[in-house]
Amino acid sequence: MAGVLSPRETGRLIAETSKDVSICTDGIKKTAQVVFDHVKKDAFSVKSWKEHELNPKTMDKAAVDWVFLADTLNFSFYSDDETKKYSVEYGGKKHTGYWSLCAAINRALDDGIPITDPNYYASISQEKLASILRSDTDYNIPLLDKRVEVLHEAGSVLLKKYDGSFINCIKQSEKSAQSLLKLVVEDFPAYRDEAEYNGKKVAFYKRAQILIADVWGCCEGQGYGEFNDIDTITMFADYRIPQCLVYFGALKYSDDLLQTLRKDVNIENGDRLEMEIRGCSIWATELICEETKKLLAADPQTADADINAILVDHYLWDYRREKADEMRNIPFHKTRCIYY
Ligand SMILES: Nc1nc2c(c(CN[C@H]3C=C[C@H](O)[C@@H]3O)cn2[C@@H]2O[C@H](COP(=O)(O)O)[C@@H](O)[C@H]2O)c(=O)[nH]1
Repeated sequence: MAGVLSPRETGRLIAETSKDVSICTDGIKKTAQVVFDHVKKDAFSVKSWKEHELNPKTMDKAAVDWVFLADTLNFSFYSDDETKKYSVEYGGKKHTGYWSLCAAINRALDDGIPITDPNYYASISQEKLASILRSDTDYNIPLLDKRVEVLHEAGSVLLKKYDGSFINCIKQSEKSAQSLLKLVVEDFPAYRDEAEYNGKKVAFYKRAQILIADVWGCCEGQGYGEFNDIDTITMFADYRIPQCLVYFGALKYSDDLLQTLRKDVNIENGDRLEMEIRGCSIWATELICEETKKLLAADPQTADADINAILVDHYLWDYRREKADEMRNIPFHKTRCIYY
């Protein structure tokens, strides 16, 4: 990480110099009001992570191993052909996108396959992974070959350096999210989500940060999930939150960018447009979080409620899922890569 801007500073830099993506103060305030209303109504907190039916319900090593596997594969679920979707049925429900991955992991575990054990996935064959992640439609998970590669890499590093479990990475980080972030991006190259912007080395670290956030959420901020600097983690620069931020008017795309996105072309990872979307999303979420904190502090009923960029992100991500139909006219950027 030496000489690389942190995700927060990356967001600030890109927001200051971006040409095709701008941050709108009215939209920031509007989004903060929506987040504030939700926190006030539903007591949204670190405990909300577990309410998702597919997420682990324990707070032990098995749950952390599950989170590490899921976030090692947590990228690129969108279809090239919008009429088809990668989908996995589990618990009587059809799951799509990211949730299909979770459903497939749980399906494998139910079938007695030790998919969360690095002794198993460090040498898994492409055929075996294809079977484990198989879709219930004729559209399979994208980038299967890359998924095998990242599992081999992650599994062998865990076995060689961390006695076969991510809990030992957590222990070594001594309750510091930033130390854990540094460890993950240094030792697990597939998490090294970096680029160059206007001659500067920048970092988005989407999967490394969501990995830490998911451990925090899964363990409700205790035990393996106890981090004294968790609020320094930024939102996770994926391809869904930007859609939501545009929907709320917090982000505005130039006509040129909208036209490009509507052509449904793949934008390369590291392209200026892709970095402007991701960087401005990080900075807009930081601003929304600050605004939400002010609203919470000003209301006696919520004066002691906690909020951070992780919780704002999760709320917006879940919101986008629920309102997918309302947002279908807002294009998302398609960047086929292993980073998000
Ligand atoms: N920024 C952000 N990106 C997130 C998530 C999650 C899942 N988190 C869940 C777990 C607990 C929380 O409460 C969330 O419910 C997945 N992704 C990313 O989205 C994309 C997949 O989208 P779709 O094709 O629609 O499934 C893909 O890039 C994936 O990496 C998040 O939380 N934040």
